Amino acid sequence: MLIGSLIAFSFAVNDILNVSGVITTGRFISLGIIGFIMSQSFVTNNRFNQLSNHNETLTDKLKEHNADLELMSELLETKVEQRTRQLKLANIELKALANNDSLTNTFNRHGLQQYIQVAFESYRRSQNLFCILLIDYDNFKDINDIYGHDVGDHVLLIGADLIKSGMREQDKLARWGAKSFSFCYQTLICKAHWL
Ligand SMILES: Nc1nc2c(ncn2[C@@H]2O[C@H](COP(=O)(O)OP(=O)(O)OP(=O)(O)O)[C@@H](O)[C@H]2O)c(=O)[nH]1
Repeated sequence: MLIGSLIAFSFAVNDILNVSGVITTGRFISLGIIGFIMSQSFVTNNRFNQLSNHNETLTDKLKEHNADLELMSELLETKVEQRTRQLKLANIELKALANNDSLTNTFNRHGLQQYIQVAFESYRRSQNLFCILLIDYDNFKDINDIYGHDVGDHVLLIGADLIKSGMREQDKLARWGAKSFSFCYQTLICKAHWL
């Protein structure tokens, strides 16, 4: 661009000198202008090519980053899915721990209370009868004291299994206290049968 300007400038000076009669070289201003325009378009073209190359490099980099981001996003989704699955399992375990008695594999008091609530609401809505039975071991301390705690545990387990063997699927059994069971079932006929 500097060269183009210099050419145009020197041709302009030449023409001025020529018009003034100082020199007799002829007039070249139009050639100078053409040279200036050509050098200008050469520079512009060069600059355009540079920008275009730079643009391509940036586009390539952007594509690479996008691919990385997509990969990371997929990994993140997989991780979130895994964690959600683990949390769901942990929740199920926690719920089981909160509602069950591990020794007898029955509900605990909290677990059964939820069913009693449901049975009570069903009674209020449609007079569906339900019954709660409480069974307690007498002198259980003696079993522990005489035969040991393990045998006491076994007696509790056998007691629970015995009651379970006479239950229907909709009946619920819980270890209500240390050595007592509570049994909830719905319908009076069943109650009469059990009593
Ligand atoms: N083996 C075993 N014993 C338990 C468990 N939980 C509580 N016990 C025992 O149960 C006994 C309860 O004693 P008590 O409340 O006097 O009951 P009891 O001896 O049956 O007396 P009564 O109810 O008056 O007939 C205690 O010795 C506790 O240690 C358990 O999970 N396993």
